[in-house]
Amino acid sequence: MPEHSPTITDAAERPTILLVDDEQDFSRGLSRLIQGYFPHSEVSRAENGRMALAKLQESRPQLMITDLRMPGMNGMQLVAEALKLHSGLSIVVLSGFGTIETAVQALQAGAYDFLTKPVEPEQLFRVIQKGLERARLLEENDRLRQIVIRQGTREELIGSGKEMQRVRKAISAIAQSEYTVLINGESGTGKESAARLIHRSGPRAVKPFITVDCPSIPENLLESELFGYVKGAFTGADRDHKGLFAAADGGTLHLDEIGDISLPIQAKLLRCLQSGEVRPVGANKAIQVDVRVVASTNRDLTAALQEKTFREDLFYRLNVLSLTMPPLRERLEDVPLLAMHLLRCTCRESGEPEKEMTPEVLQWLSHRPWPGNVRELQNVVRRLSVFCSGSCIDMDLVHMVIGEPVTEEDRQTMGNDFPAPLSGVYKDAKAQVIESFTRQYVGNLLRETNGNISEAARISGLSRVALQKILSRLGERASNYR
Ligand SMILES: Nc1ncnc2c1ncn2[C@@H]1O[C@H](COP(=O)(O)OP(=O)(O)OP(=O)(O)O)[C@@H](O)[C@H]1O
Repeated sequence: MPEHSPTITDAAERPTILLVDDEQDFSRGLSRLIQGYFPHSEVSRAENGRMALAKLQESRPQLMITDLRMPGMNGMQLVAEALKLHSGLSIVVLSGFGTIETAVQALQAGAYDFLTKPVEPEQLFRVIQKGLERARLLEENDRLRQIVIRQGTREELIGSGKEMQRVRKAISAIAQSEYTVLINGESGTGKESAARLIHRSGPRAVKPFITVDCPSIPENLLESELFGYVKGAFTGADRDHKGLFAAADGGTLHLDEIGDISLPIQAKLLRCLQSGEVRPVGANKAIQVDVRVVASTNRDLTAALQEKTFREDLFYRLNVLSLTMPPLRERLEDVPLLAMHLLRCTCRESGEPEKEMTPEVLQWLSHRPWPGNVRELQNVVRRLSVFCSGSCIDMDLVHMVIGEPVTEEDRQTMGNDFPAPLSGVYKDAKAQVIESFTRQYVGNLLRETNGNISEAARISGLSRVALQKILSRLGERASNYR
């Protein structure tokens, strides 16, 4: 994948255009015109359908421009035969006055566009430009599909851009060591996936890997969940309980959202990391465990150190090795590959036949800001897949499901960071601006209040219920800000 841009530009560097027309003078003139405007392209010519098919068999042009009325095989038949040979070929049909109806039929048969004779150079160049871009996208699509097929649905960190190469290199090095690791990154960037890959790529791979989502366990239970308890330690403790450290013995314990644990648990965790022992609640002796700890957080722990909500000694204990997962907006070049991978996984999960996405959809996905990172992309792909009754997700479906009529051109002219189109249908553009504002507002509010819903409701003047509703609509979790 190109590293410089999320758009797909590197495939087919010297595109070939095949002109099919029985009028030799016209065809020669057209060829010169095209060659002059697209000096990097290669233009070849065929006098009839049979010759065109022979050329298609020996080379793979990106674009074919064909006349409709030709002796022998006509343009319509050629379109059908050519697509059988080369389904990704972009075909433009040339129709004389009075054959527009036939040109429309050719479009229905799979041609990409049509031009009427006499050909207007400006229009010709525009159509060729679009056709070549489409061919590039299709070729890129094909290349990505091959990668995804080779990859299978193995749980993997997908991405071949510079950032993911850095992450993968770091993971291979980290996996071979025994030190504790601290993984930083926004929610949904793949911190848990990275922790899993560290485990799987190292000598502990055959032993257990256990993830603990720290904020999801009530504080009063976290200690006994982590370290275990003995029978009679508290009311209801009617037998010994091993705890997650002991369960992960020999393997890896991933402590997710470590920034959210209370100071007393931090102290116990520090003791455990220093001594390699855990003391179950109510036990009078500690037990030795061999566990590698990989912690992760989406919070800025250095700020928590200053606020004294996170212990400095524990921070340095955990942060022997560190890994930062990049937000998706900083590696948009990985989106097409990721989207295809996630779609394949989604279809497998739901037991459906595999589906595809058009190049336009992949490009559209590559220009979104993805505040919820890969998890948000995964949700969008799942939604599109659920509503796709056929085998291909196209832009019509995107507009229907996502309800965002922004075009790729809008995005490109406005830049990737622009929150919403300032053109198009007023109602839709307004809805997008509001959506983008709400996302930013709620994000700031939760950051400011460290994810405290009551406090956030008080500052915003919204009721708790209204705020919760907004959060759930945006797919946000207050716990991600604690
Ligand atoms: N590079 C990637 N390739 C493929 N799938 C990915 C990648 N990164 C994340 N995912 C998928 O996205 C989802 C979210 O990833 P994960 O749970 O690892 O993120 P996280 O940073 O731990 O999120 P949180 O902070 O909210 O716990 C998972 O389903 C994961 O499989």
